Amino acid sequence: MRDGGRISAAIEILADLETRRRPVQDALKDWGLTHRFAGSRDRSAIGNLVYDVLRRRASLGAIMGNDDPRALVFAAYALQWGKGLDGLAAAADPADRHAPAPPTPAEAAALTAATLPDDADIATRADLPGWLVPSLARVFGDRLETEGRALAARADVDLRANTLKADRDAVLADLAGAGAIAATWSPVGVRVPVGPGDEKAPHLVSELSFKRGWFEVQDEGSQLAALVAAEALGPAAAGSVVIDLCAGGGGKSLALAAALGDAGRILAYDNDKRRFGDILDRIARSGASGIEVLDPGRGDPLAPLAGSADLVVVDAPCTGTGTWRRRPDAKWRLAPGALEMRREQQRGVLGAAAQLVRPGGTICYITCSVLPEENEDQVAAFLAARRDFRLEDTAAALGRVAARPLPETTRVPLGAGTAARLTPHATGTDGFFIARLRRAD
Ligand SMILES: C[S@@+](CC[C@H](N)C(=O)[O-])C[C@H]1O[C@@H](n2cnc3c(N)ncnc32)[C@H](O)[C@@H]1O
Repeated sequence: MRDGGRISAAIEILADLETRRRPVQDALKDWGLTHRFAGSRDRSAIGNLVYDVLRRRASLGAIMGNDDPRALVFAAYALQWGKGLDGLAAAADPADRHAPAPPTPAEAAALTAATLPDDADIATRADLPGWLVPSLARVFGDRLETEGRALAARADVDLRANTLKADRDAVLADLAGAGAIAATWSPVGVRVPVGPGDEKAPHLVSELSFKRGWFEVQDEGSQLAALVAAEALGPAAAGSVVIDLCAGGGGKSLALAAALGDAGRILAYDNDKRRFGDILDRIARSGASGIEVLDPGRGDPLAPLAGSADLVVVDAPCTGTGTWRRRPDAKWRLAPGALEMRREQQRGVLGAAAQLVRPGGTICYITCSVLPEENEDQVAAFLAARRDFRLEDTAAALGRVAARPLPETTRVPLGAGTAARLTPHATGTDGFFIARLRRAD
């Protein structure tokens, strides 16, 4: 396919997303199934265009003075991809029957000016949902626009070297051809930068070293969160009992097992067993022997564990606002009701975690959200209700596990302790919030 056909496909997919209001992966997959002539490079270029539009839907629409899919895709191609009006006009070649109609004079004028209206509000400038601006301003203050823009950029591919099977240098050497570099903060992190425009993201899970368990795909922020959790156990980690209460596909369980040198007993639980996905295969590949998956369908597997865990990791269900770079459609689909539902679930899992942790043990509360309602507010409410817990200096713990000193903005003072916050702007990671809560002896 030539670029004209790819542009038309992106327009079609975005229109489909608008009318049927469904996840972008589903729309892209369906398009691929009904257009089998499109090769993998075409599908990936089309996917890039669709995702780039979704990341910056508000600002591109304001630049164009029009937010229909055609205007948005034209803006992404000409401006974000740097093709310019000339490149777009060449792609919209009337001789190519798959190409869109050439830019109209109004579209051409908007693309030439390429500026936001003077009165564009912060939600438009920073590509944020308007209803969340007050919450995000509470967290970011005068950095809101910069943080919003960073949340609207493309994200690199992050890997965690699985130190149970290989060290980071071995992974770096193995993936040198893909452009792998050492991550900035995570001592076990490897980053594979993604290119601009139509460049295809590397398909690293087809590497033999992946199948051998040398690495997992995991955002650097998620790696750091697991390291902060594991650090709570101190040098006496061997034989400790860790409950990964919201284990999902097991990303944190696997990282915890590696961080503990497979010396702890990790119990991976999720109240929805469909969320486990291929967790058993992942555990087998990782070489970890200390992870046990608890089936929520078999009675109450947590009941016998009450008051026994040295560490309970609560990788809480959340709105995922910190992952908007990777899931930009979620940014515009998120509604106040969903935030409220997540808050309710978070209160529930924190309460359950408090039942499981032993006196002197730790809860590590983690979200991949940057909203204070899911982070600071939840921790403050928990501490107000549970006087037997105190917030540790989580930011200092993050500093101890990180490979180099972190920006000051990662430190979130909260009462007598601190939480830690990672963001695409501050740390080049997904947005994460981490708070370590220690139960009194
Ligand atoms: C952020 S995801 C977990 C991601 C996973 N820890 C990882 O690193 O790959 C949150 C998970 O919490 C689970 N969950 C929601 N409410 C729960 C509850 N009350 N008890 C246990 N798990 C719950 C969801 O099913 C979901 O899989």
